[in-house]
Formats: sequence, structure tokens, C-alpha cells
Amino acid sequence: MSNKKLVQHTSLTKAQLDTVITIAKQAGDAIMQVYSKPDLQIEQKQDDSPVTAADIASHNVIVAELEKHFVDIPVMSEEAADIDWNVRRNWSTYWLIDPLDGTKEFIKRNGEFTVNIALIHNGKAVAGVVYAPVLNKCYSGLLGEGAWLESNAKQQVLDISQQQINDKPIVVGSRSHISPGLAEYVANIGDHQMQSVGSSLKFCLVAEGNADVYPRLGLTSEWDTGAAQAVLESAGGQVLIYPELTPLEYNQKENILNPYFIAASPKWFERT
Ligand SMILES: Nc1ncnc2c1ncn2[C@@H]1O[C@H](COP(=O)(O)O)[C@@H](OP(=O)(O)O)[C@H]1O
Ligand SMILES: [Mg+2]
Repeated sequence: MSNKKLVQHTSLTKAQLDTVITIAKQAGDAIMQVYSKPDLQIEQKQDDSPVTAADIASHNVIVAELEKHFVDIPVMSEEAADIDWNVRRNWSTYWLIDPLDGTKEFIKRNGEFTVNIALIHNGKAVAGVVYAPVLNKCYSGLLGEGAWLESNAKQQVLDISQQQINDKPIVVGSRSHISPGLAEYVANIGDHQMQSVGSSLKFCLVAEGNADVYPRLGLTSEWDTGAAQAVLESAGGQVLIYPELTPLEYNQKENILNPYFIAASPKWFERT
């Protein structure tokens, strides 16, 4: 398959998205092989965050398969992120990958970790797949076309464009990275329920309509959010920089860290 077609469409066809879903599941299988072993081969990276044999195995599967199916589309992965800004800034279309988001949850073996593959086009997350192998849930989205959840061989369309906010809003936050900014934001919500969940699954819970808002007033990198933002926005949700409330975009700056953001359905932003 040539990338010319991809650039022409500025996104993926449904058949191409299915190929990416298959790749995410292959990566999930590679992760689960490590998960079942007693030694996860945990190492500390330079930024002091953990990396395991599963992060690397997933990365290798995804990169090899994407290069096989989509010729000439560059790839940025958390596990191969050292790409010169002067090269990367010229990419109009590229794959943005977090092979294993929620590495701390993987190490705790609580199931709250995901494989994340996003297609970025002109700074926007236009397609994404988020796969949680232990939970057996695969979320996918094509911006402007729709979002889907496949779970136990059943497929469900995700659409939160008209979703009403719960009287007692359900707020999702990180399980392992709590920030002072989050406490301040939720204090202003009033009566609410707080749920702690690891990884990009927080965006997916909002996309499913099972949570009202995911305020991230703490650090993340672009690969942590691209795929799940594509799922959420394809389901009719929004991811806006906080406090400016402008869209969260990609590859607009050398620093790969995201600004703070709020992910929610449109009614949340109407309300606040
Ligand atoms: N101080 C920090 N700087 C950059 N990224 C951070 C961070 N603290 C947490 N993260 C990111 O948050 C992700 C986990 O999300 P959550 O806290 O919502 O579970 C981590 O992904 P990895 O597990 O892929 O390293 C990590 O990249
Ligand atoms: Mg991550």
C-alpha cells in the first residue's frame, strides 16, 4: 500500500484502520507474553520512568508492521523519540506511538495499560487505536467518521456528542501521577465522583460515556495522548488546552511535553 493514497485522504480508510487495529493487537500479544513471565525486565530510563521488556517488544512489532503496510510514513515512538526537531517539524503526516502506556500499571499487573497508535496529520490526531489487552477492549476512531469499541467480539459505536453531564459528575484522573492542579480543578466542580485509572484509558472512558471529564493538570508527552484524543474526538468529544481552551495539537514545538488539558464531551465545556 502506498502512502500517496494516505496523504491524499489525509487520514485512513476504514480498511486501513482495521490494519492498524490488527497491528495493535499483535503488539498486545507481545506485551502479554512478557506479562505472563515472572521477570518483567524492568529498567529505569534517563527521566527515571520505568521501561520493561514489554515496552520494547510492543515497539518492535508496531514499527515493523507499520513500515510493512504503510511505506514511507515516518514513525515517532516513545521508545525511539530522539528525532531532530528540524527533521520532525517538516512531517505533515506521521505515526505517533506509545507502545505501552501505563508502564507503572503494567508493573503492578492491574490491567490498566494500553497500546496506542495515532496518525497525525497537520498537527491533528486524525486516527487512533487504543488497545487494552488484559481488559480485552479495543477503541478506535477516525476523525469525522466515527469511533468504535470492540470488546469480546462485540462492536459498539461511540457517540457522546449529545451526552448529558451526570448530576454528580464522574471525574477520571491518573492512578500513579497525581498533581496539585487536579485537586484545585475538582474542588471547583462541586459534588462529584473521582475515579483513578491508569493510562490513556481515561480518555476512552469519557468516549464511552462512562466518565464526564478527564482533567490532566499534570505532565504528559505527545505519545501519551495522540491515539486516545483521536478516539475521543471521533466520538464527538473534545480535548482542549487548559486554561486557554484551545485544541490540543501535535508537532507544533520542539518540546514533546503537552500543556495541561481537559478531555470531555461538548456539554462539559458549555457548562464551565
Ligand atoms: N512528570 C511527567 N513527565 C512526563 N510524562 C509524565 C509525567 N508523569 C507521568 N507522565 C506520563 O503519564 C503516563 C501515564 O499516564 P497516567 O499517569 O495517566 O497513567 C506515562 O506514560 P508511560 O506509562 O507510557 O511512561 C508518562 O509518559
Ligand atoms: Mg505513556
